Amino acid sequence: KASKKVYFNNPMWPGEAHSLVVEKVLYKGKSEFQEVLVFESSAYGKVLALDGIVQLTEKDECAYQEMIAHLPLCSIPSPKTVLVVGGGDGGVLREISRHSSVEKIDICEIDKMVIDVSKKFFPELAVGFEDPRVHLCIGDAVDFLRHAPKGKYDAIIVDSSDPVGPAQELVEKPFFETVARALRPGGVLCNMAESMWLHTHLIQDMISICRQTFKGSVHYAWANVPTYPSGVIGFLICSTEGPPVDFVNPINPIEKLEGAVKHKRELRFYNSEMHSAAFALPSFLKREVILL
Ligand SMILES: NCCCCCc1nc2ccccc2[nH]1
Repeated sequence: KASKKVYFNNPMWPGEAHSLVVEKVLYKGKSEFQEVLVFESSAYGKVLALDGIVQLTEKDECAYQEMIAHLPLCSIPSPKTVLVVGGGDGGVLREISRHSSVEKIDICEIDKMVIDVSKKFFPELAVGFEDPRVHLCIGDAVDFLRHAPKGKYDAIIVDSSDPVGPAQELVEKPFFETVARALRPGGVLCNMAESMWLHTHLIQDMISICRQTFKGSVHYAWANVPTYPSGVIGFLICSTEGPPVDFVNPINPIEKLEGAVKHKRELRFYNSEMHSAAFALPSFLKREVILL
């Protein structure tokens, strides 16, 4: 069967290209915000790409979805209300639903096409939308957070695409200020924070903004995701200052998720050792990026 190798070039990773063998294109569309592509790859299962950037593959999405959800949620005692910004594929919702303390999950995704495409081609991720605690809002998270009640959320997870396109505003100071305001004291933010090999300037900018905006702690963690160029993706975990009883402890998880409630799908990447290890950083990053 004829299959072709597709090369992913992008200004987000100049001078290099990443390729996947495409068995079959399953969906190609253009929403109000971005190009949406789904294809069957020979090596990683089905792939979702937005504006030509791989967002997830069936084989390695567990690394990203599990880490971005459990790094914050296992850092605070019994999270109850959680907000997801982005995350329209449903994978983060699937992971949050493992936490029995969670009572309410708001999700604000700007692009309905991502949700519809995920429900059609990625049922293993879209299952996250079936949790009765989930309340979906389709719209711009900048507006959503501007109108969010002060101190409403225990945790906010920003599962965005890259800050070139619809997610541009999600790395700017005004947005982080609305996030800090919507978090309760001792609440925690976790957002996607690019590649330590490729984006140290962007990471430095984000950390500088977060240090001014979040009076608790600011930590950088990372995970290996083979289908992300440079093979790694970072996470910024920030906490607002809160009473000592709620001390956020990102480095040593408060709750062990492994033994937790029955869930139809086992954890494939996250565990308490991976949680702590995620905050260990290479020397070049500690030198290049202040306060890590
Ligand atoms: N919404 C899921 C996360 C999307 C991240 C996509 C991504 N992964 C990258 C790796 C290196 C350079 C740019 C990247 N952009």
